[in-house]
Amino acid sequence: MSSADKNLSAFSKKHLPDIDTKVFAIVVSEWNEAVTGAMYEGAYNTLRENGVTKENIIRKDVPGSFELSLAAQWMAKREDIDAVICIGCVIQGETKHFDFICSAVAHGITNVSLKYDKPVIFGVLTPNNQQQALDRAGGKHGNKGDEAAITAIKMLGF
Ligand SMILES: Nc1c(NC[C@H](O)[C@H](O)[C@H](O)CO)[nH]c(=O)[nH]c1=O
Ligand SMILES: CC(=O)[C@@H](O)COP(=O)(O)O
Repeated sequence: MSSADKNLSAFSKKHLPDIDTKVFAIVVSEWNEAVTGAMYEGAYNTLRENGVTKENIIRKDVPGSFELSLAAQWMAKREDIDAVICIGCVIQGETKHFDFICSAVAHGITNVSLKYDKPVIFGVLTPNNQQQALDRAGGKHGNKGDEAAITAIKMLGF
């Protein structure tokens, strides 16, 4: 099912775990800041609405999505952090650079999650154009930032 078929920010709050004491890192790419900033707001607000305190949400910024993996590792290795949410937006350009970044960050984030045995969430948009990105960062297809935060919460209740 594609995002076009469903607002993926519509989720059930049933059976969410108690996360009042959990600490979340949110790592945000500066590329396409209009998009990643909206996604961050979605993730932050979703965590707060579900009981996470301001003090337990740690934001770190990186230059681009390619740097998300290393930053996620720096945060995941911290014993005081329970989950990491990675926020990025890689927009297709004229060359294959898009493919290399998307592949590297997807594999990198997965490896960090498995290495440190904790949720590291892939909140990275990989659209063909700016409009598709905006549609998924608070537009008609919801906010992937919300979705990433709920995913982190659900994984902590696994
Ligand atoms: N074109 C996009 C980039 N490019 C930058 C890379 O992520 C990386 O910072 C650079 O290759 C140096 O290592 N990053 C995005 O997040 N989104 C893009 O559309
Ligand atoms: C995904 C990218 O790095 C992209 O912005 C680069 O654009 P281009 O492939 O046209 O150089």
